[in-house]
Amino acid sequence: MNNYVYLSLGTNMGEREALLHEAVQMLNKKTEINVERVSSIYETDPVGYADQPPFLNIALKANTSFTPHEMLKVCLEIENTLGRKREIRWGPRTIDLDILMYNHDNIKSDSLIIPHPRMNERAFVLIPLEEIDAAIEIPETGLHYVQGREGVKLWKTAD
Ligand SMILES: Nc1nc2nc(S)n(CCO)c2c(=O)[nH]1
Repeated sequence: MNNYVYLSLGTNMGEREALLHEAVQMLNKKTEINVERVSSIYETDPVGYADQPPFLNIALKANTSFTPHEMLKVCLEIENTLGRKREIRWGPRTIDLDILMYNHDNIKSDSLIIPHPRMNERAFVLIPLEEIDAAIEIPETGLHYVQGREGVKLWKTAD
């Protein structure tokens, strides 16, 4: 499995912590995915559509033999299995798995854009990511540190 992938997971409905754990387990159960690092859990103010409950967010790093599009398919499967209902596009969701980066690849297809196009402006993504890989370079910015930290607070430290 000589590829690495960074994911951001978020949830603001139901048993939020249990959903995050379940999603990580489902990723790890795939023989083609080996989860290497999982961040602490952060409670974060909703971004995009403010009138909804706070999220719990984590970031994780995994090694995988899946292609980026196969990773996307697995993320969508897990979202569906854990009951994601896409009522309001930016509204509450049981679980959301976003692919942030895949190796140093740049991908622009109608179903997948990597690096994730909005990750640079999302403290709820960058702070967990920085925790699991302090040296990571944030795409497009060349920065190795997160500027704004507002709206993100540690909720439970990583095991
Ligand atoms: N804090 C926070 N705000 C969000 N807005 C959207 S959409 N999402 C779903 C991820 O794209 C989130 C999220 O995971 N956390």
